[in-house]
Amino acid sequence: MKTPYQTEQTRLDGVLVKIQDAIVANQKDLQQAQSNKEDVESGWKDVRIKAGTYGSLFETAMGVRQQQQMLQERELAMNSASHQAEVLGRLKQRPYFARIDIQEPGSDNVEPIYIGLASFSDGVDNFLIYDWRAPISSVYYDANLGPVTYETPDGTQSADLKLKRQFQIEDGKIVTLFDTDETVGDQLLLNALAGESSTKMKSIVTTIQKEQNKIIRNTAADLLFVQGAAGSGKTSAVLQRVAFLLYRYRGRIDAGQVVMFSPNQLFNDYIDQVLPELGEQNMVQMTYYQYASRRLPKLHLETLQERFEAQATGDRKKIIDLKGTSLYFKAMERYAKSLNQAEIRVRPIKFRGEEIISKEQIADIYYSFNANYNLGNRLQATKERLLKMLQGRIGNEMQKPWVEDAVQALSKEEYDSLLGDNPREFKSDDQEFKTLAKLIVTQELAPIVRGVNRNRFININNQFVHFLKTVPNLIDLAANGLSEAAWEKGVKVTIEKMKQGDLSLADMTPFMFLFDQIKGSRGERDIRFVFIDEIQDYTPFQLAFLKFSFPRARFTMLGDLNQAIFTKENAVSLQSELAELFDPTKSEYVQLTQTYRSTQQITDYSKAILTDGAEIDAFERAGELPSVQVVVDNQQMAEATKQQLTANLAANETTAIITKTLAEAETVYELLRDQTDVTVIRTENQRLVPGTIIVPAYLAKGLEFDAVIMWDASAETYHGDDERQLVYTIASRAMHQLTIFAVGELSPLLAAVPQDLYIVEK
Ligand SMILES: Nc1ncnc2c1ncn2[C@@H]1O[C@H](COP(=O)(O)OP(=O)(O)OP(=O)(O)O)[C@@H](O)[C@H]1O
Repeated sequence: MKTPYQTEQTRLDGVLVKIQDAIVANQKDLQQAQSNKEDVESGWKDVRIKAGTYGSLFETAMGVRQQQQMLQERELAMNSASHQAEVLGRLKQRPYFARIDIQEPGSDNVEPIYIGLASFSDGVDNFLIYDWRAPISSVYYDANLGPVTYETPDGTQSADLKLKRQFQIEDGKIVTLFDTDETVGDQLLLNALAGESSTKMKSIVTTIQKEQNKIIRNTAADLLFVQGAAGSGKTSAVLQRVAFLLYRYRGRIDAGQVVMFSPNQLFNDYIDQVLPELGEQNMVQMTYYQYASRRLPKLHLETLQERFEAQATGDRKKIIDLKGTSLYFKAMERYAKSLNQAEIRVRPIKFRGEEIISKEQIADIYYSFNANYNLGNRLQATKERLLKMLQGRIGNEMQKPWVEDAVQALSKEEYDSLLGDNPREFKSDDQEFKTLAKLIVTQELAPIVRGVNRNRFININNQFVHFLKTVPNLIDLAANGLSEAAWEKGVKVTIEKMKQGDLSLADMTPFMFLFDQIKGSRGERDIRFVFIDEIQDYTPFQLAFLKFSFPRARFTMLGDLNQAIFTKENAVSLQSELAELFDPTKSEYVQLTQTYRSTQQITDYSKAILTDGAEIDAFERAGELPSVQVVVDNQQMAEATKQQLTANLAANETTAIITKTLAEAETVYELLRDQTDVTVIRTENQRLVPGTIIVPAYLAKGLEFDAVIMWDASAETYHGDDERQLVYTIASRAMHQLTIFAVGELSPLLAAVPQDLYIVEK
């Protein structure tokens, strides 16, 4: 009798042979497609340009069209063959990682289903491997042995799950194999988690947990909100979800229609291998700052560092808070609507230093249209009228002396290039002059025409300031703890900043929204899925704006309200704000409480930093207790850091030294650079590098490291209750080892942690 191991190895050998056959066949297809493509390309030579009559032009166009179509088809064939080659290459390395045995109701047959990164069949419907995203594969992640159900596009199916088996396969050999009744065996998960951190995140496809699977496969919700503790696999699950959606809606959506907003560029870099590893293309990834900068290229927007290091207090903070509310969003909507009646701010149109269409004229045109026009139509109609006026101006302008001078001054080259393709034969000098004069005027007017087309006659800066000044009429300031005087002072600050071309984060989104309203923008309608990571750092205003900007997208939001570094208490009300934006019957809220990143000891310690961290369960993986050491000064802290680095290095662990600010990170660098190999991460646009790094806390979001050294967790650095979440985020970056140093006195936020959860180093 063969052992299960032998039977499985025999089957694996058979599958590998078939994969190899498919690779050979695919190579032939690829060569064929390549040579077909070359044939078509050389076919271009046969398309002669027959100009002259309309008929022959048409014929030529048809020829070109046909060639293009053929090229496109061949290109497609080649792309799909080369895509297939990639898939097969991946399958050859690791054909599958699990097997489930299923018995359909009413059938005597028990069918084994092997699950891998992609489907593979050796004939119609004879699947040797099922894609992990196929409906049936869900059973592997979801269910224990016995009766099970799974969702298919045609409805819910039921079956009996007879066996669950997991494999580790390396170089065509089964290294381990075990049967389990658990959803995904703890052993496999433990193995996965014991690994070392690296500069790139890995996929979790073989060990997806049941509650994560729910997030990954959800197709019903317009809003899927995932609240989860640090390290609970939100990011991992959501990347698997993108891969799932691209599979589920293949042919209907592509990776370019999926957008992910992430906390910083560093993080983008960290996760950019996961989808390719799963055989999918990356979605569009950007930070909110990048999104805004792309839309407001002329303004200097407040950066992450500026925002973090300039913590506002008093009235300034209240103003910033107000600007983030949905109240403010609605006030802006009302204001924009009122612009249909009056108060649009425009710029005069100038030509050669002279005002040719005044502000009043433009405003008159703007308000000359029917009262029931909306802002978008109004702008469009104004634009058309202005363009006509400019067109009408040409004849008039041609008679001006400057035009005559310009014609006289034309050199031979200028004359030639001005005439371009125009005929050079003129009936008279007068006709020649008129032709040239018209061309010159049109050329001079071109930038103005372009400006009108781009809405440059709307003075958006002025309009925005006018809005700010109108706010006291739109919002009850006193109810928001602000006096009119305080608000006015704030407006002055914004105006001063705008004069320098600067815009703060609090004003950035309202500014974009106002412009969109005036333009009648309908948002980016081809985007189908929007993911927002670290949702706790977004204001309700931003969320409402994103919903407006991507009106046809379904949203997945991920966040941990315990890590609200930027917005803090705002996070609490987020949920109720969302209920206003999304139909509650189409919203789903999922809570992940199990954490995977850190050892039990680190999780218990981090959890104790939070006053209400009850909803966090550590995964049972043992490690050392975090250590805390109070030192006398920076010098001693540097010494202790060096020692710890040596120990970590000996244990093969990479370390991140996390500071509060960038300035501190630079200090640490100066103290350590001579004796150890360290890299400071200064901006989010840098790359993560292997080896020890020094990083300010606001850039460490979403990342993880084998070992973390928290630099100077003293009472002086982290004193306020509002820094609790920041301290929690830092501590929860560590996978295996957490070391905390503080100069003078330990931060009260950490001093409150029960003594048995850490060791004190002397
Ligand atoms: N099902 C799983 N199988 C294996 N590893 C997992 C699983 N879920 C999560 N992990 C691991 O746990 C760690 C944390 O995951 P991830 O970064 O996705 O969490 P997160 O919730 O986004 O964390 P944070 O909010 O702190 O950024 C990662 O190393 C990830 O690979």
